[in-house]
Amino acid sequence: MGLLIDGQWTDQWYDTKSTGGRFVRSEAQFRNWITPDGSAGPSGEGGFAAEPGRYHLYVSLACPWAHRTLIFRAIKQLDSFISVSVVNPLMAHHGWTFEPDEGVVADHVNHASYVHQLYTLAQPGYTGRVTVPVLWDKQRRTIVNNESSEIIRMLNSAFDGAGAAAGDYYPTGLREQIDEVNADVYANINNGVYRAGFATSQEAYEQAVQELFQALGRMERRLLKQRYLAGAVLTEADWRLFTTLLRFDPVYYGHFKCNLKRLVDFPGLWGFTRELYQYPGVAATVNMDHIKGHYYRSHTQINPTGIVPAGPVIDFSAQHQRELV
Ligand SMILES: N[C@@H](CCC(=O)N[C@@H](CS)C(=O)NCC(=O)O)C(=O)O
Repeated sequence: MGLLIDGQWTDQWYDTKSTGGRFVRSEAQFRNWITPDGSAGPSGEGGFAAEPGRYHLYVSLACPWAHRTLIFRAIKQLDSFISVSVVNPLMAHHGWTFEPDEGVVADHVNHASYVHQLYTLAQPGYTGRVTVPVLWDKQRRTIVNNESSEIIRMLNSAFDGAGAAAGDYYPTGLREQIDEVNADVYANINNGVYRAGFATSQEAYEQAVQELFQALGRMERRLLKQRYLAGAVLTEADWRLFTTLLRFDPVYYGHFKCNLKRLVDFPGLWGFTRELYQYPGVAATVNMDHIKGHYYRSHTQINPTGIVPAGPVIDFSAQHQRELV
């Protein structure tokens, strides 16, 4: 676990001392967009046209942020457009690595051993965290973007004219509702579980847990009266919540101490999680061994023995009956 400082890898944990025990997530730094014709997107520079075979995605199957991008690649059927490498679930002294193991897919594009080498290939003097997902341009040999919320927006529409599957998960008419849900879900749930788990003061932890469960309550109430978070149609807001809910009982409940309730205690959220898990192509993006192995083995300041718990036993394939909502 570490970061790059002026292009040099430095092994150190998150600094929570300067923020009263609170975990504060830093902003991703590569913010260019793939667009149909290569014109610039909402941020960054242009020159990244949606061409088959040109891009590569580096992911961890454990990571909820990277998982979103894999789901969009699957549901938009972009497998032949965008190739993928999968890191080893253990994130230790060198950060993310391609150390061979079950489910790891080596870096056949840049032949890197460590993800931090991709960051310095793109920017030799890079200073900052080395995170996944990373969307890589094989042509310009650089990082297009390392912010998952933007990568899913690109995958949602940039390749539509080039043969991606139909489906718009950020439809114009629902953007306001989607943005509103995303803001709540990001701050209090997606990042909320990390704020609880990485807190190093009792007060910071308790605040994060309270805010997390209040937000889960708000989402539960929505899902008891409508099928999806923004209404009757499935949108990116749903996928963004899904990757956190999927990890909730196996990891966040125990490892991050988010244990006021389990996911399975919320009928709406639990049925919703099963429905999204069963959506065509999605189950194949889920690897529970990488998920549990990563968190319980990598965060040694939280779980010093590195023991990965055997349970819980959860059947994401069980019938959901969400069509009745
Ligand atoms: N804002 C980023 C966050 C990505 C992120 O934090 N990924 C984690 C894995 S779940 C990571 O790579 N952490 C390494 C680190 O912080 O050093 C995104 O959504 O893409």
